[in-house]
Amino acid sequence: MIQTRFATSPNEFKTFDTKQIREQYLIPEVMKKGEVTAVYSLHDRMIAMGVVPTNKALQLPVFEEMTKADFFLERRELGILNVGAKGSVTVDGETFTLENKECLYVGKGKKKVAFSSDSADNPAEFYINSCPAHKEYPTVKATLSDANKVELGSPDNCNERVIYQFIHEGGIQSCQLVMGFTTLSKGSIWNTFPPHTHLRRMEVYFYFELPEDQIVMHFMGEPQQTRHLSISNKQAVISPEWSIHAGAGTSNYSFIWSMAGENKAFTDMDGQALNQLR
Ligand SMILES: O=C[C@H](O)[C@@H](O)CC(=O)C(=O)O
Ligand SMILES: [Zn+2]
Repeated sequence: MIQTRFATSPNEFKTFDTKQIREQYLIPEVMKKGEVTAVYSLHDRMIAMGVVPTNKALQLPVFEEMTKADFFLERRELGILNVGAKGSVTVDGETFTLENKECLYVGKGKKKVAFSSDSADNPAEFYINSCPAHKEYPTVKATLSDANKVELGSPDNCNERVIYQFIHEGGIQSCQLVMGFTTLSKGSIWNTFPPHTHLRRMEVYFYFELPEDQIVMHFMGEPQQTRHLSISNKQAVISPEWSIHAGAGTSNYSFIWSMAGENKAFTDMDGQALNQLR
């Protein structure tokens, strides 16, 4: 099953109450044991998925009603980040082992993708983003040491963090997809602050490594029309092209970010001055 979320405009966003904001943008349950979950956003046709294999392998579905394709990757590409225990992904017969926080890019044209966990009791949790693709790029695995590390923020501003870029202009090649994760230092709680928009790309955040009893207040909307959502561990949030996407947690945490759209330029962001936010 795949759930479709239509694209939204800033004008309707202004009128949404809390429930409508959550229904439109929050993906409350990404990781379900023994299942594949999927949300298809009409913002740049990004799909966000969770795959948690237990005692048997799970296949990448086709979602025929949305993609009208014979196989998922017929006109798509995807990036996988494992946020659980050790598991593996088999792509047309070739098996890649993924430890926690390791990444796999699978390009257009691959027909069979299967996921499995080493231990059913302590399963792998594969977080996946997929967007349309028109050219085949090689399947590439990346470990943490392969990632491009960008250190940002400071303890004084409670936003000291490290960005790990996996699929990006200078790393694993893709058509549209840009993907990696960010980890906040202990005592730092603000991500992506000062915030930005990028009308050229939509973005999805998947929060993880957040203690179960803690939350992130995630901010979205046009910079002068912001709203917030309360987000728990292993929940994702869709950010339209016109929206800021930033959060403040009641503890430190990590989040996977993933983008698709007009370009893949990570630094192509329109930064917003803090004192201009409303
Ligand atoms: O467009 C880039 C994305 O919003 C994130 O990569 C930003 C981020 O991880 C951070 O500042 O902490
Ligand atoms: Zn961004």
